[in-house]
Amino acid sequence: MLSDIQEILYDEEQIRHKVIEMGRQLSRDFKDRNPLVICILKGAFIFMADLVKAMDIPLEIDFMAVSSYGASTKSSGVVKIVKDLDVPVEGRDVLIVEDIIDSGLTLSYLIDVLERRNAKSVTVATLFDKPSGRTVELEADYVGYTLPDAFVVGYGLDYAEKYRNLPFIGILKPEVYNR
Ligand SMILES: O=P(O)(O)OC[C@H]1O[C@H](OP(=O)(O)OP(=O)(O)O)[C@H](O)[C@@H]1O
Ligand code: HPA
Ligand SMILES: [Mg+2]
Repeated sequence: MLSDIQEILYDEEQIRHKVIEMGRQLSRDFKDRNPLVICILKGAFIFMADLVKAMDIPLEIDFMAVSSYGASTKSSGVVKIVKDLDVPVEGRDVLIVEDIIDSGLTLSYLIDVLERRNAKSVTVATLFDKPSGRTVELEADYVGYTLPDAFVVGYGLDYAEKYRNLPFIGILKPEVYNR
């Protein structure tokens, strides 16, 4: 596994500090708003768990699973809802928790869905942002790290469902997806 990684960008300790800092900021910004915190599966599962532990305010959580990459390093362009929310978002302050924004397609689709369901507000927190990948204009409200133009894995992010369990974020060797 580790031999498939070209370079570690941020290690476990660095990510831990970044997530705690974002959690503290979100606690201040969402105090008394009882946000509905939505984890975008599968990629955001580790970030979500660590982030909500760093938020010491009343909040609720729910999960949505979407998929557009499959076993590729490029978005298929078609965002598919694999699992929808269990609760209505109408009138709620919604906080979307994403692992990465790349083309922006997943989030622009999700924001549209949640706004049409009459959420009171929709805010986006992403741990990683890759602005070089954008095909639609989109900016997150909270960004942990801005990444270079490379396919990354770890801390929830996969290539063909593998590497999600790496505790750090790193660049995958191109020979892994070119072989
Ligand atoms: O900005 P975009 O180009 O849309 O890319 C970002 C999305 O792609 C990944 O999900 P993926 O579809 O791979 O599903 P997964 O989370 O189950 O891996 C990632 O977790 C984001 O949700
Ligand atoms: O760089 C990436 N790595 C893993 N999953 C992704 N989904 C969008 N971009 C990426
Ligand atoms: Mg994926």
